[in-house]
Amino acid sequence: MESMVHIISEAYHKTLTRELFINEWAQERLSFGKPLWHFLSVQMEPNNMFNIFIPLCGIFSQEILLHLFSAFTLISTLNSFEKWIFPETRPLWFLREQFANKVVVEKPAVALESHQLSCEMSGGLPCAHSMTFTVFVLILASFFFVRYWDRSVAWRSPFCRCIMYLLIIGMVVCMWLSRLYLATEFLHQCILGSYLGIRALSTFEGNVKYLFSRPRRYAVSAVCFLGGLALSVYYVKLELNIDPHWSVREAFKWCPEPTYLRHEVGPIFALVRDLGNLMGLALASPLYKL
Ligand SMILES: O=P(O)(O)OC[C@H]1O[C@@H](O)[C@H](O)[C@@H](O)[C@@H]1O
Repeated sequence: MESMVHIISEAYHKTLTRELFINEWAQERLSFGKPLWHFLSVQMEPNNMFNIFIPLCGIFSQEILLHLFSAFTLISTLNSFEKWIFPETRPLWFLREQFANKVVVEKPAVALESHQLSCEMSGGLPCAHSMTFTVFVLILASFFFVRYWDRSVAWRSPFCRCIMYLLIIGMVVCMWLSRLYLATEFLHQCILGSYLGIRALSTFEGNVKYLFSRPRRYAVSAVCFLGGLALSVYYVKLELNIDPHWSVREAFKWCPEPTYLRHEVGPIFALVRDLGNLMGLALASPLYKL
């Protein structure tokens, strides 16, 4: 059993070390797109989506606003819970730990530049930017596609559809590159982020009628249960001698300048933000009446 664990942890370390080269490649080859990578990571981050972009979508219709807000909140909560329960390391933390660890003889032959934006405080998996951005783009694209489907024949052509798919994929890949360039995420964290976002969105779409018809009492109890779950994860971790604030400590340890750290990207802040948004939705339930 022990040798099995050893083999798995060796393979995991090797994979992460190889993935560091992808981050290095992105920093060396993609610096021409620096303004775009900064724009995507700063402006299209989940907090701005909640505060600016989702409310702005209400201009088109209340239906899209409600749909976007509820799907986005649920998916962001899923992301925050994963980061809270199992915070995975980030490229810069992993690289610095390897160099600081005297037991590691073969140090990775990689050099990564640390940016002000690289100072994240939560775990890496799944990438919150990729997960929420993929969901946002997919919901908006399907909304516009359905809206223009009846209005224009040209819109129904396979060419138009093809262009739309390429645009969506292009935008999501740009978000991955932005996170890789800033060395905040490994490639697998970005891919898994988008994949989980798509899976969670299709589950949401499949159960939207059920979710929107839940009475307030039921919805509020579900949110209280989630709050209790987050709290129990904290105490269970303490009981098991696992540091619940491990990711925050890593951020303080490896961020070049403590003033770069932003409290609003911490795991507890993200959980409170998402559960707060969910509670708002729960209090407004049943949502189909809105
Ligand atoms: O996982 P990522 O993409 O590095 O994002 C980290 C954090 O970035 C912040 O901007 C978000 O508000 C958080 O919700 C998120 O957890």
